[in-house]
Amino acid sequence: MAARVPGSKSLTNRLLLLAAAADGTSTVRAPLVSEDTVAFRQALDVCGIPVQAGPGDTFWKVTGTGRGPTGSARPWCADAGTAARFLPPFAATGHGTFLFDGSSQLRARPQRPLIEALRALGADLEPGPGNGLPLLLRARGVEGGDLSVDSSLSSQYLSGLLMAAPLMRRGLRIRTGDLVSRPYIDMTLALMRRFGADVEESADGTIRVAPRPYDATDIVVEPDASSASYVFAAAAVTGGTVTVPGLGTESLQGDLRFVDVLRRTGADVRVGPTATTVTGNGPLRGGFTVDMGEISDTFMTLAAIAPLADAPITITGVAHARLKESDRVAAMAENLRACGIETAEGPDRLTIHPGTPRPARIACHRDHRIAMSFSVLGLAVPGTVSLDDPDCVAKTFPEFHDEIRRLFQDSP
Ligand SMILES: O=C(O)C1=C[C@@H](OP(=O)(O)O)[C@@H](O)[C@H](O)C1
Ligand SMILES: C=C(OP(=O)(O)O)C(=O)O
Repeated sequence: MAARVPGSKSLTNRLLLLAAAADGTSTVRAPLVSEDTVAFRQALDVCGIPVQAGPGDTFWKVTGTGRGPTGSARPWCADAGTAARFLPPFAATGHGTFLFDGSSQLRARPQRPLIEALRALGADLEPGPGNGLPLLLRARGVEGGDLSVDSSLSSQYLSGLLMAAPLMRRGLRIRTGDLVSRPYIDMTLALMRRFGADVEESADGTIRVAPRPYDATDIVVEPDASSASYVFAAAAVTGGTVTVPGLGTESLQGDLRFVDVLRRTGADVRVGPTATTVTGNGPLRGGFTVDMGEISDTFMTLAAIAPLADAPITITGVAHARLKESDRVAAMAENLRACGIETAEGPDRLTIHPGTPRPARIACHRDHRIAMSFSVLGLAVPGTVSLDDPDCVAKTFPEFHDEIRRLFQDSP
């Protein structure tokens, strides 16, 4: 069956930013409409960059000026890490006063490496106590030049700085060093090039971005590969078949690699030029260790179904997943234990042992991915899972529960 997976959050919010930075009107087709992207859109709007929606949100039109924003605004980033990390570098290239803030969940997430990088570029910033939000920025343009960025906690700081770099008077030469979530940097660079940026990466990890205005562009958003992981995993554990049209070999999203992990559990996987199909193929196979550091938004999808495998599964490389909507390693371990599943947790890893889940109330910690991954376990073992906050899926996949029902429960 063909799944209706909404657009990619990471693509939508990058495209909004790049379109806002470009000179002219860009069209973003099939955008994700969810809490994270609506927050991003509204934040641009309060900064004086209008985003106009077409009928039924089939497209969004963004009119940029080829420069950073001007004026005085209080952009609200809600729960969106992408908003908090992409918007300040862009705003710094403009002129005015911007006060960035977000929910208590977002305030708890690290912002300091971005603040340090912006200060190194001469930006005038007053961070709040703690991790840096609320963040007051007095913007007066950015000269640019050489910069190094600590990307060991999140790649989003680097993505934000890269996307703003063409608007800096001298462009930017960034040294990257230790970098988590590398595929998101590849996505950033690919989209910058689609908007006409002049970007070069050398073998030693230095990225050079020339000062050059972005060109307005017309572009279609792919379905979200992280969201697709739930329907793919659901096919794997129910023995069904699910196809996601629009996600294929040319995808810009690293998280599509989750299907390679499902293949290791025994599922049949076909990634074609324009679609990806997963078919469940009997009980899941375990007995392996997998580094999911580059695709960490999908580690929870695997962790939730891992108890159904015939041998333990160990997931490594996910220390930075402790810094997201929740401490995801701890939250997955806690919820799996509530289901009677044995787990072993290390700073950057989680081992899940085979077991028969018993009914439990899942603590979502307002984290959409906890809700969605445990829903897949609940589909495989009906009656096991009740969520304390099913609505938190609205951060990236508002129709999630309806779509799971349509795909796996309503069909004859
Ligand atoms: O750049 C992006 O769009 C994202 C990068 C990743 O974050 P980190 O770089 O913090 O791992 C990912 O978890 C997040 O959902 C989206
Ligand atoms: C980490 C995530 O989001 P954010 O963009 O807020 O970092 C996520 O969607 O899993």
